[in-house]
Amino acid sequence: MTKEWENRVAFLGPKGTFTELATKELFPNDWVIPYRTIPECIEAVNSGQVDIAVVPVENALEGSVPLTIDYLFHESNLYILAEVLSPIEQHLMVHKDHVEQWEEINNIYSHPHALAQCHKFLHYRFKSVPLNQTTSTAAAAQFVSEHPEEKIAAIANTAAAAQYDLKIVEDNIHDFHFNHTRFFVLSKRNDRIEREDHLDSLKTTLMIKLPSDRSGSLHQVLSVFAWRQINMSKIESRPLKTGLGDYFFIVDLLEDENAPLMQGAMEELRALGCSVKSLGSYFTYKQKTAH
Ligand SMILES: O=C(O)C(=O)C[C@]1(C(=O)O)C=C[C@@H](O)C=C1
Repeated sequence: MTKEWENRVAFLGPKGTFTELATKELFPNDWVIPYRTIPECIEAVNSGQVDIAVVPVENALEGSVPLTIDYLFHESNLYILAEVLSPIEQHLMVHKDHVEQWEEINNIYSHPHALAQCHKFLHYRFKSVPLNQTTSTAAAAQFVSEHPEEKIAAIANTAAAAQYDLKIVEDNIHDFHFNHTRFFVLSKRNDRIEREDHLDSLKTTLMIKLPSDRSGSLHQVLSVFAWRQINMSKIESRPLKTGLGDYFFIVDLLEDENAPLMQGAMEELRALGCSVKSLGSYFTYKQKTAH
């Protein structure tokens, strides 16, 4: 008998990433498929291989995930169905053969964001040990499990330790207690996931390109939202990749894109010569457990 799946959902893999944990929060019964990189997840939705992709977008300690933002702007035409907010706990883990001498590790592997989240710990405890970047924290755990002959460690979560049969030798090594990551749930459809347990406000993400290098244009854009009292929860610039000093802005607003005030704001922005692309309005869901 074949099982009927509701959605095919791509996530940044392999099994055991923080992204997989966030994905399972919203899609516990769907067909979740690991992809190696963020662009591969986004491309899988673009090409119709999957219906949905879940990718990290921002970490509370390290800031935005530029690959996600750039691919959303330059390489795709996707919408945000929901956002998941996950608590992030990082642990140092080794192959079971090396538990006794774990402090002799000579290389540490993890995702660049995870390495950065543990910067102080690594600086004080493993100053001269080389740090190696992997495509995800779980990819680092998998690498360590596949190289039992080497004295190496991964930084990852408890799900990855269990998945790849590694032993956690130091837990909670992230430098700041409030470590959270936002994940976007992306689709070709401009829709939203509406469950009872969402946080209060609806958010809209806009990508805005200013007319040209005209003085005061960013101020004008901000005024469009300010005088309408539309609450902005984030603004960030990214290079347009057309020349030094050329940027686009990604803006999060606590308002529904269909609200008359927002429609008016977008119209005014266009009248000012900006190009405006809405990634849709969506609810935020909190992942309940840390790993
Ligand atoms: O490597 C993972 O486990 C991921 O899901 C990626 C990612 C990220 O891109 O920031 C997600 C959450 C953590 O902040 C560390 C890494």
